[in-house]
This record gives sequence, C-alpha cells and structure tokens, in this order.
Amino acid sequence: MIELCDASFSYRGGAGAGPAPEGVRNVSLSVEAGRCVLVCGPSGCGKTTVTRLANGLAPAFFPGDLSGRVLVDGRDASGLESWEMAARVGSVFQNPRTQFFNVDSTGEVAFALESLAWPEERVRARVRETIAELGLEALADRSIFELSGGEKQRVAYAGAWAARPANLVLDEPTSNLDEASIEALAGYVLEAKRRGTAVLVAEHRLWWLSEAVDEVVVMGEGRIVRRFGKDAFWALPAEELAALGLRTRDLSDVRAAPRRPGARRRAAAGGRPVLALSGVKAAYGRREALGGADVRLFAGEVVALVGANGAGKSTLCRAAVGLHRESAGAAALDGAPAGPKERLRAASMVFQDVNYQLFADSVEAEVSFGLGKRERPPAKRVGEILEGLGLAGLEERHPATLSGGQKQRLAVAACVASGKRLLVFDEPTSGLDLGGMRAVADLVRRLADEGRAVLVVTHDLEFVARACDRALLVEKGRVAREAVVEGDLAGVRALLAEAR
Ligand SMILES: Nc1ncnc2c1ncn2[C@@H]1O[C@H](COP(=O)(O)OP(=O)(O)OP(=O)(O)O)[C@@H](O)[C@H]1O
Ligand SMILES: Nc1ncnc2c1ncn2[C@@H]1O[C@H](COP(=O)(O)OP(=O)(O)OP(=O)(O)O)[C@@H](O)[C@H]1O
Repeated sequence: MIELCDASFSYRGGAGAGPAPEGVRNVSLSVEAGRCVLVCGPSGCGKTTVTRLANGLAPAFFPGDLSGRVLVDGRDASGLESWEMAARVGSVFQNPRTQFFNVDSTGEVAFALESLAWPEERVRARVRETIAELGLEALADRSIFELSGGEKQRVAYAGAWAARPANLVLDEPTSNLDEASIEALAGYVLEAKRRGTAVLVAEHRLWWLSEAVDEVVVMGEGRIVRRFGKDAFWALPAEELAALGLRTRDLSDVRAAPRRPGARRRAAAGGRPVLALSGVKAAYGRREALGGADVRLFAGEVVALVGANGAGKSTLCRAAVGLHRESAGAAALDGAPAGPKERLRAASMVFQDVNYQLFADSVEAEVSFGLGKRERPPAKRVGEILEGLGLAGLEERHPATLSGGQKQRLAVAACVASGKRLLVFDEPTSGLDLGGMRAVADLVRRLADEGRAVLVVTHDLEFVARACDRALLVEKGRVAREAVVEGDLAGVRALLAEAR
C-alpha cells in the first residue's frame, strides 16, 4: 500500500519560471492492495514527481525538500533503506534506460531478486518464470545497450515484476511500446491487481487502463485538481477529458485536417524525392536490423514509420540521416547519390531518447546548440519556436531539470531551428499530453507545408491522424507496405494489425 499524506516536494535548485516549479504541493492519495490509481494531467504538472515520492527516489536521488508524509506498507518511506524500498516497490521509470543496473537483460530481471539475497537457484527459476510469463524469450541474454526502445521498456517491466513486489509504480510505461505490448501490459496490471498488488500509474494515454483503473487523480500545476472513481471518470464527455490534457485515442483529427493532396500527387506522378533509399541493409555486428529497406520521401509530406517493437524503425531513421552506415543499398538526395556524410549535413534528427541530445546549459541555448553562427535562428524565431511548443517561460532552465515531456518538446524545437530540409523524428510524441502531441503534430505539419520532407517513427495513432500523409509499415527490417492516411484510418489500422 502506498500513501501520500499532504506531501509537498520542491526540487533543490529547480526553482524557476514555468508550471509547478516546485515539484508538487499538498498531494494526498492512497493506493490500497489490489487497486490501481492513475495519476494524470498535463506535461510538467507533477506526475513523475508523485511516482518519485512513492518509490523514494525523491528525495533519495533527486534532492529536495519534502514535507508531509509518504508511507509504503504503513512504514515511513524516509526510514526505509534503499534495498527495503526496492523490495516493497517495483518501479518502471519514464525513461527505462536510466533504471538499468546491469548490462544484460537477464541480469536486469534478476537484479531485484539478487538485492533481496535470494539463493541463486531460486533467482534462476524466478527469472525463467518471469521471462516466460512476459514472453521475453527473444530478449533474454541480450546487452541492454543493444535493445530497441520498446524492448528496453519491456525488460524494465520484467525487472520490476520479477520479485512480485506488493507495490508497482509505473511512470508512462507504454511510451515506447507497440500495440501488442500495450495490450499485454494491460493484462499484467490486471493480474498484478488480482494478486493483491497496489499499482500506481502516471500516464497521458488512458485507453489501455480502462479495465484496470479504480481511481483517477488529475493534477495541474503541482496539485491535485480533481479526483474520480472509475465509473464517474469514464462517464466524462470526450471534450472534458481533452480539456484535462488526456489522450483518449480520439482520431477525429484526421477528418478535421484534410490531407494536403499536393505531396501525394507528386509522389504518384513519380516526381523526384528529397530522399530515396533503395535496398538499404544495415546490421549491428552480426545482427541484421535492416534487410533491404526502400523509402521515397517527397518535399511537403510527413511520412510515418510504423511497426512492431524491434522491427527496425529507429535503425532505418539513423541510416537515412547517415548516422548508421548501411552495408548495402543506395541512397540519394534530390535524385543525386548521397553518402552518409552528405545526408548528415542535409538532415536533422530527434532521437527516441532525447537525453542523448540535450547538451546546452539552458533551454534557450539548446535551441541553437551546434549550429554555426550563420545557421543560428534570430532570437525572435527561437522565441516563436519555444512558444509554439509550450516552452515559453522556461528559457533559463537547465534542460536536465525539465520534465520528460518538456525535454521531448525541447529536442523537437532544436531540430526545427536547424532549418534543414530533411527532418527525422523518432517517436516525438511518446509521453506527451494531448496539448503537447497536437503542438508537435501541427508544427511538423507546418514544416512540411513549407516544403520540407519529414519522416517520423511513431506508435501514436492520434499523431498519425493529425499530421501524416502516408504510413509505411516496417517489418523485419524492410518496408513491407504502405497506406495513405485518410478517413477513419482504416488503411493505417490494417497495417498495424498486420504488424502483430
Ligand atoms: N530534476 C528536477 N529538477 C528540478 N525541477 C524538476 C526536476 N524534475 C522535474 N522538475 C520540475 O517539476 C515539475 C513537475 O515535473 P514532473 O516531471 O513531475 O512532471 P510530469 O507531470 O511528470 O511531466 P511530463 O508529463 O512532461 O513527464 C516541472 O515543472 C518540472 O520542470
Ligand atoms: N545498438 C544495437 N546493437 C545491436 N542490436 C540492436 C541495437 N539497436 C537495436 N538493435 C536491434 O535491431 C533491431 C531493430 O531495432 P530498432 O531500434 O531499429 O527497432 P524499432 O523498430 O525502432 O523498435 P522500437 O519500436 O522498440 O523503438 C532490434 O532487433 C534490436 O534489438
């Protein structure tokens, strides 16, 4: 059982402008055994901070001032040793990469059990059982560094689940997962509840929790602003959920924003693509990740790369912009053969894990970081980009102190400021609330309408509906099929169904 009693937390050194600069204020909630409480609300409202209080990371790893009380199984969290906390609370972080203590996946699943000093035989048996239960056989004994984003998230969940802790704390556990894995996770949460586990989840995306959730706590600017029981929450009209920044998988945007036919016509007429990849192969050591992928991307269009976790989407993007050298195949920019270096010069990319690409010491400096003097946008343009992505007021903040969604939008801002013609975004809306997703979608759309070519890896159907012209299904390292985005997204849905 997890209880927060009038808990307030301010990050030390985190004070500054922007929403909820102080972390969270006067939060009271309780998650009883066998129940699931969802914490939601717009980006920066304090969801992650609530999960950090529940698993003791704040203040143990995130220094700050805590008042009020946090109780885990009736014990004051501040009095629990870190191993005791780990034994009681299994956690999945917003960014799974930051939670691994081991370099291999199986070691990571065993880690919590070893910390509890279980005998070796018992650890082995439980690890085997957990891997089988979660269907992770293909990911066993792999280097953590060599897993795709979704694969990391699944290993993180297995690590949290292995010890069958009495409490689970999940911070946006679906942000990198494909549809099948999200459904599976929903099933595990139900199973955990059935076994009496208390489950606290921070999320923007709601549909996968429709069966599991018992109580919904909505936050705004660091405080709890509303609370609902399960039935009252699901009875709320869609507009009200949208006003709270929540993602209900409303796909009506696809009708509200008719696709621009220009780019598609050019593509159909066999015009010259900005980027053409044909038969591109790429590998990590001996593991083949791309087995002959073809992509044609035209100026003025946004093309989605969809497909299962581990299908090769991120690798395809890295190869497209010259960051991962292909072992075979051809690439061209505007019809002329282009090697990796030329593509790297022509393109800008936002990585799936944006923590790898935030380098500057302020939000404002980050937007022009790495650009030559002549390429730097004027201050007014930087201001406009930040404003458009809901980051106005955070200019002076250090990027490391931003919430997950704020970091994500900052990386997008920097990519946009580069002024390059070929833009590649790897899951730019994972972990974004409705407003953030729409801001990124509209910005991406505008960039394409201005004549740029945009490639986006995404599992986010709402984003596809709002921003994309076409979707390409990546399957086992190849582009297997494509669909035009229109109407009820039937074509894209069929692609995703095939991906499973
Ligand atoms: N390490 C930190 N240092 C200083 N301030 C922080 C830190 N982490 C978060 N904050 C600030 O605390 C507030 C709450 O952030 P938190 O990460 O809890 O929000 P969130 O609701 O999880 O956001 P998101 O949906 O974007 O992940 C924000 O204003 C954020 O900028
Ligand atoms: N650094 C690496 N070293 C070795 N193998 C890797 C590495 N990165 C990815 N892989 C493997 O290559 C394959 C393709 O990974 P990639 O990251 O391109 O997939 P993805 O479609 O983007 O997945 P996700 O939706 O989970 O992000 C997967 O089998 C993955 O395990």
